[in-house]
Amino acid sequence: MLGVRVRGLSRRYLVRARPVVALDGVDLEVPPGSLVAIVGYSGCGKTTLLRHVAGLETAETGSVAFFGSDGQSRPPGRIGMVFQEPRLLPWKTVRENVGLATLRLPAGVGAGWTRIEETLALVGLTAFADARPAQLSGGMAQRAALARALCREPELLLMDEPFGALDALTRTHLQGELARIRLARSITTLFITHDVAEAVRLADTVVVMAAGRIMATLPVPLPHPRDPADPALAPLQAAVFATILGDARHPLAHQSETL
Ligand SMILES: Nc1ncnc2c1ncn2[C@@H]1O[C@H](COP(=O)(O)OP(=O)(O)OP(=O)(O)O)[C@@H](O)[C@H]1O
Repeated sequence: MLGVRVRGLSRRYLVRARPVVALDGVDLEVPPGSLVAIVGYSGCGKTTLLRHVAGLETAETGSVAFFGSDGQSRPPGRIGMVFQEPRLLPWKTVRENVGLATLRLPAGVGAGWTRIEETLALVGLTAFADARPAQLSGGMAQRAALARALCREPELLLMDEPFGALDALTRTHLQGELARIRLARSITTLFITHDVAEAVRLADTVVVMAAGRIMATLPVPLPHPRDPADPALAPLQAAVFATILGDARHPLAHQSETL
């Protein structure tokens, strides 16, 4: 399993010749096999952080490093990414989209195609393997996007508001699916969301960001998978909201480890 260690990460962008601070000395640890959720106001730097972890951007100051379960540093290996939009190729079938990044072999040849079928089954899309993206609902398309990421057998899953465009019921269902899949595969996951309830349901640790900085990290010490209606989640959600709103008087906010 892979872990991620971010140290002192800072990043500015020039917007109309004026510097915009996107990240300001971010320290973050994603332990191997865990899910860390990042919440925070729009524009606080969540996606910029994810892009640096993905290697899509180069750090201006600071570092992103990867380590194994033994704590020794190592290369990142395969990374799977899921975005808010499924980004499927409309002219390809669901099966072809899921296998796209994995395979160069003719259809049906080799063990890789078995993996595609297994991944389609894992996300419940076997019956739609020959469908085109236009024939899928939003939730099904997002499951296909998740399958495409999982099919690469990633050691690290980077998810940027993956359920943000879905209706509440579909979103709740897919949260359960993700929790089930992660329980089976223990894939280290960095998960960005605006939805505090989603973060608390899925995460081992919720990280609150504001203005390019990490304000707090709040552990969620409950077993997975979690029932979204579990009353034990409510005080943790309240603690995250309290931290976001900067209400240091909230009793549970004091349990957070402020960095
Ligand atoms: N390529 C870029 N060029 C210029 N400015 C950028 C670029 N990428 C991000 N920014 C700026 O950096 C800041 C952080 O952006 P980022 O997308 O990381 O925020 P976010 O927390 O993910 O927001 P949202 O929740 O709305 O997706 C914003 O002020 C944004 O305008």
